[in-house]
Amino acid sequence: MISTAIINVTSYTGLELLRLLAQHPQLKVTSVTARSLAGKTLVDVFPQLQALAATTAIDPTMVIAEEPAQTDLAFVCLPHAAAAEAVVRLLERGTKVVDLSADFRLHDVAVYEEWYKHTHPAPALLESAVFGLCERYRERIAGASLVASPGCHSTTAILALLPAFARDIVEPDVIVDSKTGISGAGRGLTLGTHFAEANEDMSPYSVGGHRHMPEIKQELLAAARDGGHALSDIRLTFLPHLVPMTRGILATCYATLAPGAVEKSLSSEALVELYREYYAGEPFVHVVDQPPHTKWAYGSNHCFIYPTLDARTGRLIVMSCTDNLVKGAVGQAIQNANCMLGWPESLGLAGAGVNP
Ligand SMILES: NC(=O)C1=CN([C@@H]2O[C@H](COP(=O)(O)OP(=O)(O)OC[C@H]3O[C@@H](n4cnc5c(N)ncnc54)[C@H](OP(=O)(O)O)[C@@H]3O)[C@@H](O)[C@H]2O)C=CC1
Ligand SMILES: CC(=O)N[C@@H](CCC(=O)OP(=O)(O)O)C(=O)O
Repeated sequence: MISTAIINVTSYTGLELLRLLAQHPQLKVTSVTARSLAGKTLVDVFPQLQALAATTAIDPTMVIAEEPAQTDLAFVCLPHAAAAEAVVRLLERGTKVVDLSADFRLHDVAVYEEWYKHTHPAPALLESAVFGLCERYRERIAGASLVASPGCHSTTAILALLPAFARDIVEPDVIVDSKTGISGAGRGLTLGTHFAEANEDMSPYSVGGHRHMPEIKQELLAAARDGGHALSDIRLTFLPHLVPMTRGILATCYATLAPGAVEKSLSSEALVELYREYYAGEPFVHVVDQPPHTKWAYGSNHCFIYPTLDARTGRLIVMSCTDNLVKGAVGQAIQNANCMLGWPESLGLAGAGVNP
């Protein structure tokens, strides 16, 4: 068993890690931390964890500490900046790290500082950190000490658009309309996530620019470049919306077909085939032949993608669904850890979602 720390366990992602790691045959949680609730036990904070006692390797009476014990692996579930500081200390001790924050996702420190509005706490680590999307970087993740798991909106949109950019079938001008459940905002209460405000409500946010935009651009440009079609930039409109669900992301992406694809009279059937061929063998990405529902992914690490052509405009439309806390965060983090440790990516993650 690989000893594993969760930093900070009082987060939604920390709690979701406990749920998923309870089913993992090789990762044993031996250290959990929190700033506000240090000294309490897991079960003091989350009474529902009593249910884990008999059947799993997670001890619900484990005491939450301020500082992590020495472990082989750590999942960092802290807000950006605080995460980078924790990551530096963990790497110094020889711990392998999967960071769920945004601190090491962007390769360009100037872009990070522009979007996150503070000086990067550890820019020297950006070069060795690997963007944690196994569908693109599994070979590099396998040798990494630090993996930066991408955000929930970004994962859902990037998976939707990777084949289109890698195969050069769209113009570099894309609209991503993304709907998210409220758990994406974390456990801390704010006015916008208050039940009376968010229930039976739907609202766009970050209209002037959301910080997942540079992640999406970075990865689509890299996919185009690796596919042999160097682009200097992508004109991206990314607009997130808060919808009254607890979990789930639905990203609907729109793009104009590139002249080459129009000349070849790309059909919807050929488009689906192109996507299926791109994701062939992927355990968690499923190209489906009807519009997906967020409920299909609820509680699971699966992503469902439906690419189609709008017959009236010829425009490409791609719909993509994930669970923001699983493929959009914790499940992806475990998939990355499995890859770092040389195990099958789906170890402990094979389950389907909760339906209906
Ligand atoms: N929620 C989601 O769907 C996703 C989240 N992420 C990322 O994962 C990370 C965790 O997110 P999430 O679980 O939503 O977070 P939460 O808001 O639920 O929890 C944040 C945690 O960080 C601690 N904390 C808050 N501020 C500080 C600070 N300044 N210094 C140290 N600890 C602090 C809190 O601990 P305490 O109780 O001790 O105050 C709490 O445990 C974030 O970086 C987030 O961006 C990534 C993808 C999706
Ligand atoms: C509903 C909501 O607020 N969602 C968050 C996304 C959470 C996420 O993926 O965050 P990181 O990139 O910080 O890891 C947001 O839009 O900022």
